[in-house]
Amino acid sequence: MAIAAWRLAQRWCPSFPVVQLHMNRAAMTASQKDFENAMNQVKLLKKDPGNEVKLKLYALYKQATEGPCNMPKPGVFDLINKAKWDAWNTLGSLPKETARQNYVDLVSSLSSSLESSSQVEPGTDRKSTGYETLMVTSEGGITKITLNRPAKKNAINVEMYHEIMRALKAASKDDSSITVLTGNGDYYSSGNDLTNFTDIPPGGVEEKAKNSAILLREFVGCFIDFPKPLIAVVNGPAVGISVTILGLFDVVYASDRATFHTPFSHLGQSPEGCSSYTFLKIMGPAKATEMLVFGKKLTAGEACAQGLVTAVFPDSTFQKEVWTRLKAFAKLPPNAMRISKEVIRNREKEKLHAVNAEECSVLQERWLSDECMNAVVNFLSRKSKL
Ligand SMILES: CCCCCC/C=C/C(=O)SCCNC(=O)CCNC(=O)[C@H](O)C(C)(C)COP(=O)(O)OP(=O)(O)OC[C@H]1O[C@@H](n2cnc3c(N)ncnc32)[C@H](O)[C@@H]1OP(=O)(O)O
Repeated sequence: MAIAAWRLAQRWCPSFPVVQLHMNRAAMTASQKDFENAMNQVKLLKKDPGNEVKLKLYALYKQATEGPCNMPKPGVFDLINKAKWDAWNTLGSLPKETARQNYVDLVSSLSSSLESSSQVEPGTDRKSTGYETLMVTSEGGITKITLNRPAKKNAINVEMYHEIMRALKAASKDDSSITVLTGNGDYYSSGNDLTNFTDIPPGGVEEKAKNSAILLREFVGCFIDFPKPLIAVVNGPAVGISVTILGLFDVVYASDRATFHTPFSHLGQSPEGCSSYTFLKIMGPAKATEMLVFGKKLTAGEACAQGLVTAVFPDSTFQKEVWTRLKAFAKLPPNAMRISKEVIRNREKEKLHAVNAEECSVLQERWLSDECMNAVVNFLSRKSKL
């Protein structure tokens, strides 16, 4: 029955391309040759990348070649050596191979961002090209990632999952202080694009469910590990995974037009985005159950009262008020903000990764259930809307 429903769903959307099998980036590490090439590339950079980036490069280089910092800490007045020591020491026990990979990634993002910045007029946003489903800009210390499928209410298709991860990885290494996620159009996001379920690979629905769980786990992992302050600017209604991952953001600003809806039971699914843990901590088990089990849709005011949203603004002044605040935040010392976030969040990271793994494994099973298949088929055949 379940497989029949999947096939039915596939028949409605035969034009969707077969999902590219996702390659786990974590499994790839840079070779010594890549590392050496990157070191040479640094010497060829036409523009000075700035002190903060240079410190990051220094720290990653030392970690990649010598391992964790075990040098004595320089005195407070030895400013330059102390800054270098701090940058290296911050990497803790990061493995040499990961440091090598991060160094190579940083140099590559640097080469492309410094090249493209030279083509941008002064005073305008530095726009990253190469995204199909997002708009990404970086200006005044703020990297802004805008979900950009307004005609589909910013539903997150497979390409968008990958692009968000790519944009977050780039933002974690660029010279911005804070990162913002928002939506273009009237919705923040309608959550997972339900047509994601219609591209069945040769291995069948089981393989599809397995690939989706791998993708989801990596996607949520990027939010758990994001090192800089991450702010959601919720411009309109939010559904599903776009709501659950809010528990992993540092600040959530919402328009009074926004709503927060996690209709997992209606869809035969179960909570993700670490919400089975974060929502309970944020709002307590009863309120979390109303949302995650019974699919109660919250207004922005209710979400703020529950602690999921930091502040709500009238829609007419939303952008102005929020961006005034964000611009002020972006002027604060970036290292202090990053380190404070680390202090606030790091002790939870291991737990969050464990919760993420468990939620994905439960969902992998759920996606194969008749309840889920029927809900997806109903949506695709427009028999039901939330
Ligand atoms: C790799 C897999 C990881 C999975 C992670 C697990 C994630 C779980 C979730 O996120 S669960 C939540 C899933 N989302 C939904 O169930 C929402 C479905 N959408 C709707 O119910 C409605 O579209 C709406 C209430 C969001 C908006 O309704 P309305 O204002 O009437 O607009 P339309 O329905 O006409 O929508 C316009 C246009 O957008 C398409 N669309 C909207 N949302 C989705 C979506 N989530 N998936 C796919 N397509 C969506 C809709 O079909 C319309 O397209 P069309 O103009 O007909 O081509």
